[in-house]
Amino acid sequence: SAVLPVAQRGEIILTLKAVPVAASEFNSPWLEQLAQAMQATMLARNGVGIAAPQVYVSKRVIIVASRPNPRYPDAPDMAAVVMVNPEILQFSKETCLGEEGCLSVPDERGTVARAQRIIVRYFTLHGESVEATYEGFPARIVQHEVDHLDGVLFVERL
Ligand SMILES: O=C(O)C[C@@H](Cc1ccccc1)[C@H](O)SCc1ccccc1
Ligand SMILES: [Zn+2]
Repeated sequence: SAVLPVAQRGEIILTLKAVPVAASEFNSPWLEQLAQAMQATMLARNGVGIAAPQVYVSKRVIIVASRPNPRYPDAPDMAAVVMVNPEILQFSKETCLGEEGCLSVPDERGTVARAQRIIVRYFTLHGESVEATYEGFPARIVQHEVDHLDGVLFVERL
């Protein structure tokens, strides 16, 4: 499906707090198409995650898709997860440092401290509520993408 343009650092959309998806949008063709376009865009840009505001949609939808990569060779190879209205319920006290990049901040990498483990509650595209624990690199991606929903870029956490 469509690869969408990706907002770049300095564009207002990336600084806004995205709005929650409404109950009426679950199971809608609109939400399915948004998720498909986000996934296609993420894959086209070799991302391991993406947030809706990065494709100019200020709604609380993210995709998390860890896979082994040069910086994280032992990252788990996970099926892409679409999270609607994600909420991080718990951050572990333990943090870890890791290198991050961003599709909206090309040619820049930085070391960011993130909680090693998190518990996140989100809804699926069908409106089912899920609570899941993530740690390590996948937890990092979730935190990076939820930051995008709150208008925060990783470069503000260096
Ligand atoms: O801009 C984005 O949200 C996608 C980022 C996600 C990311 C989160 C945490 C740590 C690294 C990346 C892109 O995937 S940036 C490309 C990339 C891929 C693997 C490792 C580092 C950077
Ligand atoms: Zn990013």
